[in-house]
Amino acid sequence: MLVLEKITRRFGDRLALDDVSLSVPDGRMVGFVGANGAGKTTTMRIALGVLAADSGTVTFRGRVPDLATRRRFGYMPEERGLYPKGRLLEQLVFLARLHGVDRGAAAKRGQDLLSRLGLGDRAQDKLESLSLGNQQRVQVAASLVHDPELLVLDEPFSGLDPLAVDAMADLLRERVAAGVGVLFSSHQLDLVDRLCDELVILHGGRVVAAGEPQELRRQRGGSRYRLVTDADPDWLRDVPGVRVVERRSDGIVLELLQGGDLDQRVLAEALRRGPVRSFAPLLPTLSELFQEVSR
Ligand SMILES: Nc1ncnc2c1ncn2[C@@H]1O[C@H](COP(=O)(O)OP(=O)(O)OP(=O)(O)O)[C@@H](O)[C@H]1O
Repeated sequence: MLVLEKITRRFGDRLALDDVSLSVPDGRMVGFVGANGAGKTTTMRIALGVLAADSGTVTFRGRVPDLATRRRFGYMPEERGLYPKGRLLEQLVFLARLHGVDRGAAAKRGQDLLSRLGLGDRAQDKLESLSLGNQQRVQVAASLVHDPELLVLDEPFSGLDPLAVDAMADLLRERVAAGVGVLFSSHQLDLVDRLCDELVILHGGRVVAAGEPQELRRQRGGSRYRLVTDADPDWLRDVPGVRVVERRSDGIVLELLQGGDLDQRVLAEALRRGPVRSFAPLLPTLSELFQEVSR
């Protein structure tokens, strides 16, 4: 497990990170979200030891990571790191060698990764001859080529088409199943929602929400319900304690302004008036949750 505890970092007068604590357990995929400038990249750089914190600690499996441990991390930096004029496989082999992998294993793994990402026949091409999305795939391959024990990926999915997203997600899920912890940042909230086991939301350099997405939603949901009925739902407007939020093509959204058994009473009345196809609490989407905690 990677653990960041009470990390603070200033750039001049600007407090970029304010008491940030988060953890990335082995075998878990942790999504890292926050508005532009929230501090995600700074946090990742500190986690990797590329940047120093002003205060706070970083540990991996209970210890402050030394150079040898950090060589077993995989990092995809925001500024990307590959050489535009270098050939794909050559660069991957070079990077793996830097991390202590022998040449034969590096070549095999590099070729495998390129194939998995749909670039198997481009291994001898120069990076700059690829489209931006394909260059992005190679950047991810570069972070994986030495079979790291921890992955820290700064926006690995940006600019990828849906097929590449799926290929990448499969690849990462495989690593997670093998026990690797993954921390990845993204602005694509639907994707984060689909992929992550845990979520950390950063706002203005502070962690404003952390946990399993479903659990976070449940905590903040509560009073909204969606009713799907064949009957005319106009009667709901006159029920005390019920506010009709909106009528959507997939049902009517209600807010129950009182607790107790109001939900049961609404359901009973709805059933009395006609067939009810569905009646269930409506949890906020990740995007709604994000907006709520980022205000
Ligand atoms: N080297 C630096 N010098 C000065 N300020 C910096 C430096 N690096 C980051 N900052 C500031 O720290 C804050 C956090 O930036 P950071 O890049 O970590 O945010 P981010 O969440 O990754 O944003 P984005 O989603 O736009 O990539 C910002 O206000 C940024 O301007």
